[in-house]
Amino acid sequence: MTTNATAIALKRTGQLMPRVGFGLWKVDRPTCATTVYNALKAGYRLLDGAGDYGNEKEAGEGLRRAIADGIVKREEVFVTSKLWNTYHERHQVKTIAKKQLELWGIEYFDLYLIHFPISLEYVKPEDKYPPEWWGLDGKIHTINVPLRETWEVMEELVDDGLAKNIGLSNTQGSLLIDVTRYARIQPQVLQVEIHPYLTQEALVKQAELLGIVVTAYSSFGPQSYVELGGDKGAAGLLSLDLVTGIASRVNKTPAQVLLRWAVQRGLAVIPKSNNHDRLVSNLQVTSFELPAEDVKAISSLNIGLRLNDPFDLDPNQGTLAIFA
Ligand SMILES: NC(=O)C1=CN([C@@H]2O[C@H](COP(=O)(O)OP(=O)(O)OC[C@H]3O[C@@H](n4cnc5c(N)ncnc54)[C@H](OP(=O)(O)O)[C@@H]3O)[C@@H](O)[C@H]2O)C=CC1
Ligand SMILES: O=C1CO[C@H](CO)[C@@H](O)[C@@H]1O
Repeated sequence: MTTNATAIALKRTGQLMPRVGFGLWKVDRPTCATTVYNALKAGYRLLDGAGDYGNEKEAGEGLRRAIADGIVKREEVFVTSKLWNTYHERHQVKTIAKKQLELWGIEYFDLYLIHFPISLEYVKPEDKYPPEWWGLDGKIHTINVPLRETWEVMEELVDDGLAKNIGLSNTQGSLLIDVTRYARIQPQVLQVEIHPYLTQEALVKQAELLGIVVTAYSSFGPQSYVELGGDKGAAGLLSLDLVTGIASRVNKTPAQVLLRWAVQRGLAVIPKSNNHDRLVSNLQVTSFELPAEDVKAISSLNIGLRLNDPFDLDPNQGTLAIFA
């Protein structure tokens, strides 16, 4: 497997998607524009945003500043965004995608994903933007919108030049196959939670067979969920003896080992950091190799631990909850 390539070709368009991107969830809004600018200056060429991250305007500012300063051209940066769960109805998709493009201050997304295959009741954006899981009453309200209805408008975004590629996130097995059966424009990318506690081998194989590139999110495992109070008791991967031992042997950081483990499995990664040194080091994972036995040993940590599970969303806490 050629895992030192810094980009992966998407099947339908042949467009190159950078192997390592910069994740924008919880990138602090007041410093987001500068963080994005510095990330681009440091060499990142993929930005992974979403409607509910609440920092699209600031991320766009950082991007446009980098373009104005000649650091990058728009066509050199792969911008990903996502359709939030409250905008799945046919009449909503295009309107919200256009609003997001406007916030970013760009003409098109390189990739637009359905964030979760879960449709939630609409809360008027003027009342509540960025959107979130919970309605104005603090409860999660699901509604019945077939995924096919949403996918058909996603395809129109490509027809209209608003998105170069479309894909899915947090979508598994049978549902993924179902979409590929009716899709006029096939999903190009699947973005899912993957780390050594949740290795998702079968899903990765399935995506490969379907010609879909997989992006792994939450590469450091419980870390960001600990901040939200939802680590489910799992030990932090970055300080695990197995990971730190490999890191000191190959002279890399534990974070680089975890990212490299994913890259060596053929996955794209989108680490997030508000810290510049960490952000820079996270990018340096396409130029070294982990011994195959280390990849195998890290994979054996798998315990099927899903941190980002909508069924754990506790409306009362307003955060990810731990259900033992
Ligand atoms: N499609 C989806 O539903 C989801 C998509 N995502 C995407 O994936 C991205 C990454 O996932 P996410 O779970 O946010 O976070 P990560 O797993 O990338 O990072 C978690 C935490 O690790 C810390 N960290 C980053 N780099 C290092 C390092 N080198 N050493 C030690 N600690 C480090 C960061 O804190 P600090 O800032 O202090 O460095 C960060 O908060 C998101 O930003 C988002 O774009 C994430 C979740 C769900
Ligand atoms: O991508 C994201 C990270 O996970 C969160 C919890 O499910 C989401 O709300 C957010 O959109």
